[in-house]
Parts: sequence; C-alpha cells; structure tokens
Amino acid sequence: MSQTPLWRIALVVPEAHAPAFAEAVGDHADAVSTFELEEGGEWLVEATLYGAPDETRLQSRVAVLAKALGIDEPRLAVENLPPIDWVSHSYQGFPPIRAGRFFVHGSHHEGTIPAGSISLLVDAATAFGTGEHGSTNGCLQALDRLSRHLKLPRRGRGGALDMGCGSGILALAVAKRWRVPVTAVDIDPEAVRVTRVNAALNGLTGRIRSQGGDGYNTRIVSRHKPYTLVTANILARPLSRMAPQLRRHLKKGGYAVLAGLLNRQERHVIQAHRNQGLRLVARIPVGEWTTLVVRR
Ligand SMILES: C[S@@+](CC[C@H](N)C(=O)[O-])C[C@H]1O[C@@H](n2cnc3c(N)ncnc32)[C@H](O)[C@@H]1O
Repeated sequence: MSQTPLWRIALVVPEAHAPAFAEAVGDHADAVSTFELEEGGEWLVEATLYGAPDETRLQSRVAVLAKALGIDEPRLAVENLPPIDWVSHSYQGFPPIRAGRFFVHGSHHEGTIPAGSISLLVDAATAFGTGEHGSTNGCLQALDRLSRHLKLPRRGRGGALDMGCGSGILALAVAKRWRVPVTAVDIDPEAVRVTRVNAALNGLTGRIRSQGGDGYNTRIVSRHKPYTLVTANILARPLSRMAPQLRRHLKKGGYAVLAGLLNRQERHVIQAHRNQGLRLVARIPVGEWTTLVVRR
C-alpha cells in the first residue's frame, strides 16, 4: 500500500497580500490555497507538498517579500503530516455519525442501525457532506429539533429547500424525517450528480428535486417558493449576502437552518438576518462551527 509523506506550510498575512504570499509559497509546494480567517481581516495561506521543503530558502523568500511590501515578516509554520495510506483510507470510508435521531453511514457500514434512529445512507464521493463536519452535524441536530413541532406540506408550495446541497445529506434528512419532497440546489454540477445518487440509495428518487444553479436565482428554486424550511450550509459571507433573498423565499413563520460559519463569524451572520426581519431562535455550536436557526 502506498504511503504519502506530506508536508504543510502555513502563514497568516493581511488580505491584500495573500495572493503575493500564495505565489511565493506556491513556488515551493505542490498545491497552495488561501482562506479568509475573519471578515475583512487576515488570511491563511496554506500549501502542501510531497517531500520536505527547503525551509531556509522558503523563509528567505517570505522575508524578502515581507520587506518589499513593508510589513512584518509573517511567522512560517512548517509541519510534517502523519503519513496517510490513501488507498485503505478511501475504502474505510467514514465512521457512522449520530446527530439527534439521524444515523449517517456509508454503504460500507456493516453494523446495525440503532433502533429508533433515522438512517441516512450517504456516499459523499466527490461532494461535501457525510455528517462528520461540525457544520453538517449542527444542521442535522437543528432539523431533528425542528421536526418535533414543525409541519411541512406533502405537496404544493410551502415545502423545503436545501441551498448548497453537496452530497444531499440535509435534503435526505428532511425528505426522510418529514416524508416530503425537497428542492435541492448546488452551484457545483458534481454535487447535483452525487445528490441524485444518494437520493436513489435512500429510496428517495422523485422526492429530491435537484438542479445545478447559483443560489436563489436557480429556476427550480423560484418555481417552488415560498418555503417553510430552508437549509443552507454554505459559508458566512454568502449566507449574509443571500439574507434578503432568503427572506423573500421564506414563508411567514418559516425557519432557516444556516451553517458553514465559524463561531466568531456568527455575530455578522445574525445581524445580516436581523436586518431582514429574521429572528434568531436557536444556535448550535459544534466544535469551532455554529449552526443558527432563524425564523421569519
Ligand atoms: C459546505 S457544503 C454543504 C453540503 C451539505 N449541504 C452539508 O450540509 O453537508 C456547501 C455547498 O454549497 C455549495 N454552494 C456554494 N455556493 C453556492 C451557491 N451560490 N449556490 C448554490 N450552491 C452553492 C457548494 O458547492 C457546496 O456543495
């Protein structure tokens, strides 16, 4: 079995200089990416490479760039990641996950399904969403709590929407728990494909109407509005940007489960929704991620 020695390089820099540092570090790495750490604040430049980096050269490249930009030299973190046997890893899949009454497992799961739980069979493949991530887990917990009192219609308008469906996990959860059709949208066509596969694996073909598209501008989203329940596990910034559209698509009294935000970003997201008259009714932190439930 192949084992891959992997190294990670990371540094935190001001937003305006992230592209320059990404380019500099990227010259010494196999892959490089940048992530925003805080609204309008600092950015993490993260690179990975197979084999040890030349730390002296890397350090001096960063120092020269910092000097040229007139900023303090950012601290460079270099670490050797534990070797991963990718072949056996991909066969192992993910361990079953419990969130509220939901029990999420892959098709490799050979154990029993706990009595009274709602089984969600998810082969995430190339799309996000196995329930392992704190944001998805928080959404499942929120849905479980809402399902105790919220009613959804079996047909017609006023149903459920999953915005940014990824593997389709949240759409599956709603369709199974409430026994209703769900509209599911993702900007990534691969996620739409995986959602359809997972709908079929769970016997929900026909109940999950999935289509590719950018947010609320997608045709299928307008066709079935307004919604009594919207799930959107995207990211803090797009969530805040989409708040006015969410309001227009949500029925009076309807709920939205919002996730993909770090704990420290929740204030901004809550405010963006408050500005639209959407009231915070629950927050569920899972590790560094927070899920919010707002109501119109
Ligand atoms: C973090 S994943 C969430 C997947 C799944 N819903 C879950 O909870 O695990 C976010 C998904 O949102 C999709 N997405 C991001 N921006 C979008 C947009 N503007 N419109 C539709 N989907 C979007 C991404 O492609 C990705 O599949």
